[in-house]
Amino acid sequence: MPELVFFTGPMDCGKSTLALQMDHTHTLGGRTGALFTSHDRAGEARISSRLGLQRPAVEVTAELDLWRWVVEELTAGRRVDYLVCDEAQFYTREQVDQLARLVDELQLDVFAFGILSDFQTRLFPGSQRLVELCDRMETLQTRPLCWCGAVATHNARIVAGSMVTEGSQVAVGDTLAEVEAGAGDRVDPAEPGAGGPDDAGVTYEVLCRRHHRARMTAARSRALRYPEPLPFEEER
Ligand SMILES: Nc1ncnc2c1ncn2[C@@H]1O[C@H](COP(=O)(O)OP(=O)(O)O)[C@@H](O)[C@H]1O
Ligand SMILES: Cc1cn([C@H]2C[C@H](O)[C@@H](COP(=O)(O)O)O2)c(=O)[nH]c1=O
Repeated sequence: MPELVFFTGPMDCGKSTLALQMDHTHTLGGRTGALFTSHDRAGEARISSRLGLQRPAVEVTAELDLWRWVVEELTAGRRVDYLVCDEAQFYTREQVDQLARLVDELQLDVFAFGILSDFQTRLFPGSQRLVELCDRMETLQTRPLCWCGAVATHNARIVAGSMVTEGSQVAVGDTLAEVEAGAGDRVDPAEPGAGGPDDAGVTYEVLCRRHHRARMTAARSRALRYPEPLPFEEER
């Protein structure tokens, strides 16, 4: 039976990697897929994983009708057996409805990947619709950790070193740990849009719920544990 599957987890848990693995594995099995994404960190129209894999993909803009896109491909005589849909949190509710229709009426498999909730802990509209419509949800096995060692479940937005709780829902960016580890180096800087967050200065940190609620990032907990020594005055 064809399925609409929603693979989810916080940032940096391996969703894009799995998306590209699914495509690779199904291609080896003789199937033909179509890849979609929206606002990938590496630039428009590509799926990129922090492990360095990248593939071209169709950019899902708010205007794109996924049902019509597939029907046009099939009408033109091209084959489509399944869809891989990355960054699906950014799709509209209507686009997720179109994905469900593709599964039910054209018997395509749809593998959707995305984070559930934003930096304010609110569900993204696309993710909410996927939860409502999908045949099954899968959480990924690689579970990023909060700085305290607990499993990280929430995404915090960091601006100028501090966790923020106000701002627009969409701000493309990487996790602070990956930026510090030089993850941008794994993307070809000659590629358009490559080399770091689109929304300058925005990074993310994955936290457990307790520390997300307390706004306790790794940097803040370090600062509280090891306060900067006061500058002492020279004796005259
Ligand atoms: N240098 C590395 N060596 C091994 N694994 C890595 C390395 N860098 C990143 N990863 C793995 O890649 C995962 C992030 O993959 P990615 O597909 O980009 O995540 P997502 O799409 O969920 O944000 C990390 O959780 C980690 O398991
Ligand atoms: C929490 C949160 C995230 N985003 C953006 C940041 C990244 O560009 C993507 C998530 O990508 P990943 O492959 O899962 O790491 O979403 C956002 O725009 N708003 C948010 O609140």
